Amino acid sequence: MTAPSLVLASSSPRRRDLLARIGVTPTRISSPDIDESPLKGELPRAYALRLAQAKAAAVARAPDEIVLAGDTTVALGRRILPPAEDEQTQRKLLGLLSGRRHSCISAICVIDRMGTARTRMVETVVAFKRLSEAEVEAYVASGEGLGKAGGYAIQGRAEALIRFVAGSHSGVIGLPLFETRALLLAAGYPLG
Ligand SMILES: Cc1cn([C@H]2C[C@H](O)[C@@H](COP(=O)(O)OP(=O)(O)OP(=O)(O)O)O2)c(=O)[nH]c1=O
Repeated sequence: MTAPSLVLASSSPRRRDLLARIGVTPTRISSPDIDESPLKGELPRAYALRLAQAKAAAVARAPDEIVLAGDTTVALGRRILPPAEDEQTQRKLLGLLSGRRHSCISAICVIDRMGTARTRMVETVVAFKRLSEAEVEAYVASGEGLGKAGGYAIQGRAEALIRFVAGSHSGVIGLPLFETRALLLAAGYPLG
């Protein structure tokens, strides 16, 4: 049987890069166009799972294709933090994360060739040092965190501001590789 084609339902180059790290190149990349607004009172874990499933379901799938989607949500307790759409939002986010532990939740969804959807979710604790005004401004000026959940990129210079991470490093970036490998194998995608 020929290896199934894999569609990565994501506009995030970080997800594509993370797949490359485990030797997986998607046959096709399709950006899911869905409304990412949280539902009223929606909790972070439920939100991340719902979005991962919605992103996977939003892209058209041919019969021999497997679809992989993910969602990364930064949360302070029950509060879902938005992505850093602009520098002002990013400053506010970094002010909230400064000196605190927060959760970075990554959910993934794989739809196999029979149309069966499987999901996994990983919650990682990320602890930022207390950030000075100068450290916030330097990080904002780097532009690295713009457009990212929580306004930071752990794979970049932000890691030097993070005291510790407990959980999945790849999950913080956007695709928990241990769980992604498990779901791709379960969907019949041949992985070494
Ligand atoms: C916390 C964190 C997020 N991110 C990025 C990964 C994702 O691109 C983004 C999380 O937002 P997502 O909504 O999960 O992903 P996206 O909007 O970029 O792409 P798509 O929905 O099409 O899959 O933040 C990092 O690159 N590093 C980090 O440390």
